[in-house]
Amino acid sequence: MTPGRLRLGVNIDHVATIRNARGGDHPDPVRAAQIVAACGGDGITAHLREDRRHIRDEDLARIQAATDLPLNLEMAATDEMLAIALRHKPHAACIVPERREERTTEGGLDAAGQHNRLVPIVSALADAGIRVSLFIAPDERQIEAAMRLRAPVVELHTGEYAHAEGDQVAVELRRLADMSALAAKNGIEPHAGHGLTYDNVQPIAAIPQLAELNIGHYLIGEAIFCGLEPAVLRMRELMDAAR
Ligand SMILES: CC(=O)[C@@H](O)[C@H](O)COP(=O)(O)O
Ligand SMILES: NCC(=O)COP(=O)(O)O
Repeated sequence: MTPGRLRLGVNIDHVATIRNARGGDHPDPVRAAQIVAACGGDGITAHLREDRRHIRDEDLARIQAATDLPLNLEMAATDEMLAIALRHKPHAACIVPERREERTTEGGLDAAGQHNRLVPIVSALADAGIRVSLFIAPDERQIEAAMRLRAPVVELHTGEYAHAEGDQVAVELRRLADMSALAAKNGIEPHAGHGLTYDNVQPIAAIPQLAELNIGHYLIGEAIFCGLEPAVLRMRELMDAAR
């Protein structure tokens, strides 16, 4: 299989984290979205958390108005988030697990265990023309659950890979490669993200079935030192070189 161009979605949540630290409106995640659009990013990802610790409701419409890039809204499977997604109609909605007290999204969505809860949410999003993605661990049971839910996209959680050490890195990479292949074989477009950096992105970018990576925290951190545009361009360069 000849891999196509891998899309880069930039998660701008942590621009909002810095903004919110002082309660004002600087730095504005909208400005980050515009820079990503200007330097060839393929999409914007934003996670509207239940506790609004970074992205806030009003940011969504502002991001959508400010760029033509597709917005991938990360959301928990709640009635509140569903109503917000239906109001804003982002290009894509990625359903993520969420626990209020967690520091970050610690694992994948239990699409298998929450099938009944997810059915009406996935179908309401799909009926509204929103591309549904499920943020799942690279696990066969979860891919099968995504198939039963008729999700067109899964985003494989790369956190375990990003945190692995020694021999475990290859084990996690194999799992991501196998589950990307399984998803693609069953007509689901595989994406990946979480914890990706300049140092660990290339083996992931080399997985031929992957269509998109979503990367945020590291890029925003690097942007502090070199600027957002150079950070995005460097990531793009590494991804292209790996294909
Ligand atoms: C789902 C995911 O991986 C991202 O949305 C990430 O979670 C954003 O950062 P926080 O986890 O810090 O909210
Ligand atoms: N879904 C993963 C994402 O959007 C970015 O995760 P991270 O790079 O901020 O860890």
